[in-house]
Amino acid sequence: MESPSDSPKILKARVWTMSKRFVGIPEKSDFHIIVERIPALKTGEYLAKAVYISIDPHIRAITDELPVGSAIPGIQIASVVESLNEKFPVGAYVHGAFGWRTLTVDKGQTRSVPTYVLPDYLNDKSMEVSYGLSLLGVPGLAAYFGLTEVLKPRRGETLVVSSVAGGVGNFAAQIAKKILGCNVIGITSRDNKAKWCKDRGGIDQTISYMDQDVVEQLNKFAPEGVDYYFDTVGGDIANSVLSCMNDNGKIAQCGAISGYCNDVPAHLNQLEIIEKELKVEGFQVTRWKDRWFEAIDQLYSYHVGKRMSTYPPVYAAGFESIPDEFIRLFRSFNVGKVVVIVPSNVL
Ligand SMILES: NC(=O)C1=CN([C@@H]2O[C@H](COP(=O)(O)OP(=O)(O)OC[C@H]3O[C@@H](n4cnc5c(N)ncnc54)[C@H](OP(=O)(O)O)[C@@H]3O)[C@@H](O)[C@H]2O)C=CC1
Ligand SMILES: CCCCCC(=O)/C=C/[C@@H]1[C@@H](C/C=C\CCCC(=O)O)[C@@H](O)C[C@H]1O
Repeated sequence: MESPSDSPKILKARVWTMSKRFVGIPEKSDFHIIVERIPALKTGEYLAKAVYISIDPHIRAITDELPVGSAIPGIQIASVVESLNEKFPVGAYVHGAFGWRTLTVDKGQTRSVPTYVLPDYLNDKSMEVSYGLSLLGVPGLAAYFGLTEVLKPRRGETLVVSSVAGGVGNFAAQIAKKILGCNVIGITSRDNKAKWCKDRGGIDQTISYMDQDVVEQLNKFAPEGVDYYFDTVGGDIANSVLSCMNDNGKIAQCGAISGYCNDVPAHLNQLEIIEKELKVEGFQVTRWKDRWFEAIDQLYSYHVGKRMSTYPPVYAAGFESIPDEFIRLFRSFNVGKVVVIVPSNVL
């Protein structure tokens, strides 16, 4: 007879799903954890155990297209715990869009973002692996490519960044100021978030839109007008910035979070765009997926050379806390890039 220790271990993953269609800002009761049995690995597969899960606003926009009951998408860093794929050896840390789940069987294929073993300096812990979801992941890459490939500002020109205390915004402000030499004005909701950015440098002036008039402040800080706008929010804030832009100014449309929870998406003032002959370019960081490793090396060199203040992401504890942390994004409560730490004993 087979003793308990001889029988194959049954592995189960915990998976956050969407139990109801989101209406407006999601609520905790819209989410539900299910348990999935993990099948035995087939050739070419590996088993990855979540270590850090990234909390991303984009998920609110894409879940509208998913059926109720779907697993929630998302990016994570996971540790390979079993492998039948030599490119993903046991012990390696992997970046992948596996979703809000504890265990994943994967083949290394590109999902919504590339799946890859983290570069050596993260895998050998010269830099904490969670940076692979912040400076050296989608937020840092979106900031880097949005500035260097879309806006291409010149030294001394004036550039505005919205949600400047957010995951992408704080890196965009720092790269614009410290690497590209722009005059940087950051917009955020509250003074404590403005202070958080100022303490890290990379910003000349901040505007707290909950307490201040954005147009009035922009006219004060940029009397000669705004040349570039790195926009993560859209809506009213974007239109305020547009009204202060110079002719032929350029906007990098990175995100539009002000509209993600609404039925009607946020709109830019088209008359302003026409009259000033502004250029608006939307982008997805995956456009440059073949250059991600080059850009990650570049961002790492800014860290090693102390050219940027490269603090780690903001950690939230526990797999259970993911929906709460997600909801906080839409209430302006987060500061910096938030990642959830998944405890190793979660299942
Ligand atoms: N194009 C691309 O490839 C990528 C785009 N993105 C986009 O970039 C943006 C920033 O992402 P990320 O840094 O991860 O997240 P953030 O941390 O910037 O997102 C949360 C913040 O957004 C702001 N916010 C929330 N609701 C509103 C609202 N109704 N109006 C105005 N501001 C609001 C708040 O900041 P505050 O307190 O300042 O109001 C909040 O703290 C998002 O729009 C995201 O979708 C992200 C990654 C890649
Ligand atoms: C429809 C609204 C577009 C908003 C722009 C934006 O935020 C795009 C971001 C993606 C980013 C998503 C990051 C995390 C979510 C991953 C979930 C998943 O897709 O599986 C990344 O995918 C590259 C950008 O295009």
